[in-house]
Parts: sequence; structure tokens; C-alpha cells
Amino acid sequence: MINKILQHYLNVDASHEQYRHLTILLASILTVTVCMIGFLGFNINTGRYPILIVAESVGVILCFASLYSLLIKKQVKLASFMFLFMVTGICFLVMMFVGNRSYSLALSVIAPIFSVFLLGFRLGSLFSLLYLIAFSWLCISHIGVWKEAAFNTISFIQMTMIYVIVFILACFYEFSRIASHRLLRESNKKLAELASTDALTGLRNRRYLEDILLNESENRFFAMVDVDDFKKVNDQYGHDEGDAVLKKIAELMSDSIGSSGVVARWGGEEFALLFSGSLEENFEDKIRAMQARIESYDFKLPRNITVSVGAGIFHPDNHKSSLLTIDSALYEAKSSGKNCLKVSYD
Ligand SMILES: Nc1nc2c(ncn2[C@@H]2O[C@H](COP(=O)(O)OP(=O)(O)OP(=O)(O)O)[C@@H](O)[C@H]2O)c(=O)[nH]1
Repeated sequence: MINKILQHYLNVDASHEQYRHLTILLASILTVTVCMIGFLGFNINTGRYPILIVAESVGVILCFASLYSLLIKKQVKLASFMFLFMVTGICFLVMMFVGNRSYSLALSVIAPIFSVFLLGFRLGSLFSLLYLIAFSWLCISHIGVWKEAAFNTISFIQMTMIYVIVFILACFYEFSRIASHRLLRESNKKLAELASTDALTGLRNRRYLEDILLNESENRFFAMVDVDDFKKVNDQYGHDEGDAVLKKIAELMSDSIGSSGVVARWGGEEFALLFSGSLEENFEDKIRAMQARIESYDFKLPRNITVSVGAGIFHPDNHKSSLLTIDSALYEAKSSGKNCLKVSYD
């Protein structure tokens, strides 16, 4: 219900940064409003403390005023302050006029919990400290004046009410803590996904592939793919067209390689393929099929798009020199007319 009210009036859902504060505030106002109406009814019925009838009437009005400033005026701070002053103020008045009869002094425990929850750590602690000073003054000035407290039905109702309020706040705190953790986990997952994905092509990026290579323990077949004369595509048909070509090439490469390995964008118009199977497999045929697929694809441009590929074995214990060897194979493919595959088995 709290979620629905927040969504309806404040357009706030679980991902909002103030969600936790708002749920606690709204739940507290609603709970205290019901308690306050109950106490007002009780005091009107018994007629014992006319001053409390006035204070609780003011309290009920302030509860509605807090609700109004929160949901209609959308003034969260004002609602928090108004509500906190009202709750702790009424509790203080009750302690003042009822004294230690009916275990009323236990109402003081509400102050630190509400103040820290509603005003935050710093302001809440300050408010709580001032409240403690006022409470201490009240108690010390009545030592020897207040008589012993009898435990009766009213005491029991009062203690139960305090217990329920503290319990509800503790539950809200725990629920919202779990919700915040869930949101944090989800956003960390999204961030990790973004950090390892190339924004243009949607392929894995170089960082992702480098991580795999660094943790690799076996020799793997690795290939570097470079789009031929890509600068001309950009120069002749524009950068947007160039981007579209890169995206399509990424798609064709992923389709061709499938589950045989990882396709990543290495940077610019360069891609990389890390094959996962054993070195006995015929990866060269797979790469040639991929090249043929790209060459025959209709990019709707007046020129053909082709890719050159340099490939070789990636040795995990010789990381840098493996990549240099594969890069040299790519260079050889480029210098021997492009649109071909050169493999170095060094
Ligand atoms: N549209 C587009 N162009 C890019 C992107 N990244 C790099 N480029 C361009 O890719 C081109 C690469 O040019 P070169 O390194 O000269 O290579 P090339 O023209 O493909 O020539 P060869 O490699 O010898 O075949 C440059 O014009 C870059 O601006 C990108 O994300 N989008």
C-alpha cells in the first residue's frame, strides 16, 4: 500500500534515492495518526487529562498536515520536521503531565529512533541529544516528587503501542536495507555489463577479452580481423554509414563464429576472435567462411566490404609475444592484397 501511495502521489519507485526515507516517513505518519486518534478517543472517554486532549487534537491535525505537505505539497523535509516535532512533543507532554504513572516515561525511547530515521544521522543525533537533556531535566526535577508507578491495563496498552511502533520501524529499516542491497547488486551487474560491452556494435570489448586472455591457462586459436580500406568508407559515404557497416560486420561475425568462440571489438575497425575449442579443430575454414559471408553481403554501398585476418596460437605464458605474432600475421594479410587470411604457427 505504501508503495502504491508513493507511486501515485510522488511518482517514486524503489529505485528512487529517497525511497527508503519516504517509506519510513509515510508508514510512520500513518501508524502514528491511527495511534493518536485512538489515544484521543481514550482520553476523551476518560476525561482525565484535558490538556492531553488538546495536545492530541493538535497532534492529529499535525499528522494530517504532515501527510498534506508530503503527498500534496511534496515537501519532504517540512513533513519530516513537522511529524518529528509533533510525535516527540506530544510524548514529552504526556511524560510531563502523566509523570511516571502508566509507564509513560517509556515514550522517550521513540525519540532517538524517529529522529535518526527522519532527520538523518547528524541532525537526528543532535535532536536526540537535546531531547535527552530535556528528558533528563524532567526526570531529575521530579525525583522524590513522582510516586511509584503501578502496572495496570493502561501501562500495558502504552508499552504494547511503543513496542509495535519500534517493531514496525525496525521492519521497515530491514526491508529497505534489503531493497537497497538488491538495487545495488542490480546496478553493479549493469555497470559490469556496460564496462565489458562495446557501445556501437554490442559485442564484447577489448577489456573483456584481455581479462579472458589474462586468466587463460591453455593455448588458444586467436585471430585479429581488420576491415579493409575502412577509411574510404567513412570518407566516401560518411561516418554514419561507416558505423552501420561496423555494426553489420559485427553481426555477421557473431553469426559465423557462433558458439565456437568469443567475438570482440578490439578497437576502431579491428575485431578479435578467441576460439574456445581444442587446437585440432579447423578454425581456418570457419574464418574463411566468415570472410566469404562478409564479402558477399549486400551493404547497399557501391563498393564491396572485405576483411583481412591474421591468426595464430595464443600462448598464455607468452601473452605479449603471441599477440605480436598474430598482429604480424594481420600485417602480412594486409600487405599481400587484403581480404585474405594469414596464419602464423610460431
Ligand atoms: N565510422 C567509424 N569509423 C571509425 C570508427 N573507429 C575508427 N574508425 C575509422 O576507421 C578508419 C581506419 O583507417 P585506417 O587505419 O587508415 O585503416 P583502413 O582505411 O581500413 O586501411 P587498411 O587497414 O590498410 O585497410 C579511420 O578513418 C577511423 O576514423 C568508428 O567507430 N566508426
